[in-house]
Amino acid sequence: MSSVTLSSLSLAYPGGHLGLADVDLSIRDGEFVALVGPSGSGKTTLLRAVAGFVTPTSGTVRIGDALLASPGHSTEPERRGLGMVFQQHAVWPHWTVGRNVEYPLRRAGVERAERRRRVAEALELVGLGGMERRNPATLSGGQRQRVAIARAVIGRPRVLLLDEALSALDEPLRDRLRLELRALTRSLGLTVLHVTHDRGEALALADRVAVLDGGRLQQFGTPAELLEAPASPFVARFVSDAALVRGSIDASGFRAAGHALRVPAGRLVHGGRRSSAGASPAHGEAEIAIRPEHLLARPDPAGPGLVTSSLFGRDGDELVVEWAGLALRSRASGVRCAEGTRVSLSVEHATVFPAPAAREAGAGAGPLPDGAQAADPDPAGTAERGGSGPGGAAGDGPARHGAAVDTLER
Ligand SMILES: Nc1ncnc2c1ncn2[C@@H]1O[C@H](COP(=O)(O)OP(=O)(O)OP(=O)(O)O)[C@@H](O)[C@H]1O
Repeated sequence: MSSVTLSSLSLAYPGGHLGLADVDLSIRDGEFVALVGPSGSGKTTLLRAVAGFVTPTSGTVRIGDALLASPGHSTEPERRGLGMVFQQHAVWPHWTVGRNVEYPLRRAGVERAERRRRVAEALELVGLGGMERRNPATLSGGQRQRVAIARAVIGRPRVLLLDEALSALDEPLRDRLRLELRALTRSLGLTVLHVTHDRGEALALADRVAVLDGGRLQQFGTPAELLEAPASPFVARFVSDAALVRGSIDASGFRAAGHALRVPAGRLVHGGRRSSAGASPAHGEAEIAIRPEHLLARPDPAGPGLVTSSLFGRDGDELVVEWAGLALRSRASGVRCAEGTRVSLSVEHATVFPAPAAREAGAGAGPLPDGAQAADPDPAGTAERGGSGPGGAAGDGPARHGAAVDTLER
C-alpha cells in the first residue's frame, strides 16, 4: 500500500515562518498528484515533510499504514522508501550514468549481477538503453533528467516525489518527457507527488491537483473539478486566469458594482451546479469568476471593449480587453483580434461566490437566483453597446471600477 495520508499537518519554521497550516490530504495508492500554488505557498515544504527533510510541528504523515512523522518523531528520509527527482543537480557529475542509477541498489546491498540487470532495465525504461558508461557531462539536459528519473525508480519506491523535475527543460522536450513520465509512472503503478509552477503541466499530468496558498490547502480535486467547480475565487483565478468581479445578485442575475457588466441568472453556476429552477432567489453582494474561454469577444467598431493585448494562441487569440475600467481576459475563437480592436463582449458562463466579507465571516454560498431560461433578461449575455444595461453606468471611469475587479497578473 503506497497511499500517502497527511492529517492536520502544520509546520512552522524557526523564526515563526508558517510553512504549512492544518493540511489534510489523502493520496491514493497509484495516484499522480500535482501540487500547485503561488511562490511561498508551501509546496516544497509539503514535499519535504513527506520526504522527511523537515518534521511537522503538529499532525502526521503516513505512507500506507506506516506512521512516518508526528511531532517529535520522524523516520529518516532513506528509510521511507521514496524516490526523488529535483529540478537541478540531480545527477552526480563525477560518476558514470550506470553508477548514478545503481546508487540506491548499492546502498541497499543488492549484489552486483542483479544491480547490473536492473540498471539496464531502468535505463531502457527511460529511453537511455545501453548508456551505462556515458559521462553525464556528455548528456543533454533532458537525458540527465532521465538518468535522475531512472535512479529514482530503480529502487521500486513506494512513492515518487518530483520537485520541479521538468522545469529546467525547454519545450518541446519538456512536453515529451511529461508524456513519458506519465506513462512510466502508470506502468510501474507508482504513487506520485509532483510539485510544479506550471499550471498547465499540473492539469495535464495529474489525476488530482492540490492547490495551496499561504500554507493551506485551498482545493484538492481532479483537473476538471478545479476548472468547473473552483472552491474559491482564488482557485478560479490561479488555475484558470479567471477575472474576479464584485457586485450583487438579484432575480435577474449578477450586476457588477458600478459597471455595466451583467450576467443573466441562467449563465451563473455555483459550486459546479447550474442554478436550477426552484432554487430560492438569494439577493445580495457576491463575487463572480469569469474564465477567459467564457468571455467571448467579437470585433465590433461600436463595442464597449478595447483589446489592449493580443497573443496568438493555437485555439484562438488570447486577449486582454479593457472595458470601462475592467481588465478582462478573453479567448477569441474563430477570429483574429489585434491590439486596438474594439469588441463587444458576451459572458457565456460565470461562477458565483459569496462576497469577500461574507466568505471571511464563514458564510456558505447562498443559492442562486432562479435560472429559468425563459426569464433570461439578456440573451446576448450583457455587454450591451455603450454599456448601459439596467442600472448600468456607461460613463463610469476606470478609477471607480478598479475596486470591482481583480485579474491575475503575470
Ligand atoms: N528554511 C526555511 N526557513 C524559514 N522559512 C522558510 C524556509 N523554507 C521555506 N520557508 C517559508 O515557508 C513558506 C513556504 O515556503 P515553500 O518553499 O514551501 O513555498 P513554495 O510554494 O515551494 O514556494 P516556491 O514556489 O517559491 O518554491 C514561505 O513563506 C517561505 O518563506
